[in-house]
Amino acid sequence: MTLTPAADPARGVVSRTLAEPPSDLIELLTHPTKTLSFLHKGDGIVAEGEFARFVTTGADAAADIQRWFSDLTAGWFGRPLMFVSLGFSAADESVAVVPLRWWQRGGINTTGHPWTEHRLFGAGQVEPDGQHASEPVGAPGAVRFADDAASVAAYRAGVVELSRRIANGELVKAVLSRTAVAHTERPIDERFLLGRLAARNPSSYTYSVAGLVGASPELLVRRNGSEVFSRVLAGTAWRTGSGPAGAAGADADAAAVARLQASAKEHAEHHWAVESAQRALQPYCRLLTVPEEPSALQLADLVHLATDLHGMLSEPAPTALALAASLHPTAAVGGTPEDVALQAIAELEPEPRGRYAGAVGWQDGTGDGEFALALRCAEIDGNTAVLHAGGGIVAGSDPEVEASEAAVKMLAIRHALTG
Ligand SMILES: C=C(O[C@H]1C=CC=C(C(=O)O)[C@@H]1O)C(=O)O
Repeated sequence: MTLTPAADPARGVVSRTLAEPPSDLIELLTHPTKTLSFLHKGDGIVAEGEFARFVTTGADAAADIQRWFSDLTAGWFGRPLMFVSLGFSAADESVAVVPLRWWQRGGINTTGHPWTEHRLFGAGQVEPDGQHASEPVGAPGAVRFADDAASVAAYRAGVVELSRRIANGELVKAVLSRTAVAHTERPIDERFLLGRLAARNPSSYTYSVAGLVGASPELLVRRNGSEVFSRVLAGTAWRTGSGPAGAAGADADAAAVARLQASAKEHAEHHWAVESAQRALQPYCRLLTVPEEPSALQLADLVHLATDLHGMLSEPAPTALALAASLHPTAAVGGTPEDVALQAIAELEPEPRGRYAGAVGWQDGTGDGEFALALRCAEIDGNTAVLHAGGGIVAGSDPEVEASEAAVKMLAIRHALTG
């Protein structure tokens, strides 16, 4: 006798255009933690409620996540979505979350509607409208940073050792990073950080997935149908002296751009990152354009050399997640040669990176999506935030300057925490 299982209730995504859109996507988030977001200049996606979560490790983490998502959403109507945060190395955990409800403004796949709301239908957990009262956004209160001296000293020593290996001809570049730990008076409300990060870093991608919150200037990949885009950043300068605002600040910014554009060392650092991204994307593209010279991307605290890669994907087009996994790790977070650099990073950094410097973003059921490099971020857990930042080490890197560069890169998330 054949037993026929009870039919699975219809499941999928119900979408509608918002008649009265809020002014800010972050305002839609009702809970201080477990937020999901990916925002750029006010556009993007925020989500909450977890329908399903998948945590995995290993070299095939992205492929495992893709399989999990495809199996989970097989037969669904509408366009399901997942947020993903990939671990930096195969040993680091990767996380994917399918949300219960999400809101999108602008960006890809909005089919002309500026504001849309999406909900899972048939998930059995969706509360009717108005049932999820919003908790007010709270500030973390006083913030105490753990003594950084040992971490900074270890970082400088790491730069010295990498420089020795570079001089020895073992590698040409590796990106070394360090952490700083902050303790807050009250549990950290991710929405507080998101609001402050988005306001101060408009050119960056403000993101949160499974407690990793940050504002990254580097879009590892965007896939929109057959179009692919990747912004490679590497090479950094920052204004010297004080006064970010006013004419003095503008002059100091212009001087930093001039120093950056004139630096052979920063250009070498940038070159290796572009080369690795181009090498990763080329096999999937029938057309790939790479500008010959980088431009300067000015951020709140610093300026980067930037190269934008535009391509047309060959058929069948890989998913955004598959492209992110192929690109990772570019030499903006790993190094050249890649295997030697990754080995050096594992030896010289005191802790595994976790999801810092991995890919973080979202993908929908069509395979379209956006992934940033998880930079300028902190892992949030209750009253604790672990901040990460690093920089590319090449021939001519100075340990003092590199330590300052990592500190400047931490300012974005430090500022969001401390105000
Ligand atoms: C590794 C980081 O930044 C990367 C991205 C842009 C510029 C970089 C640099 O100039 O070193 C780094 O490659 C970080 O922010 O932790």
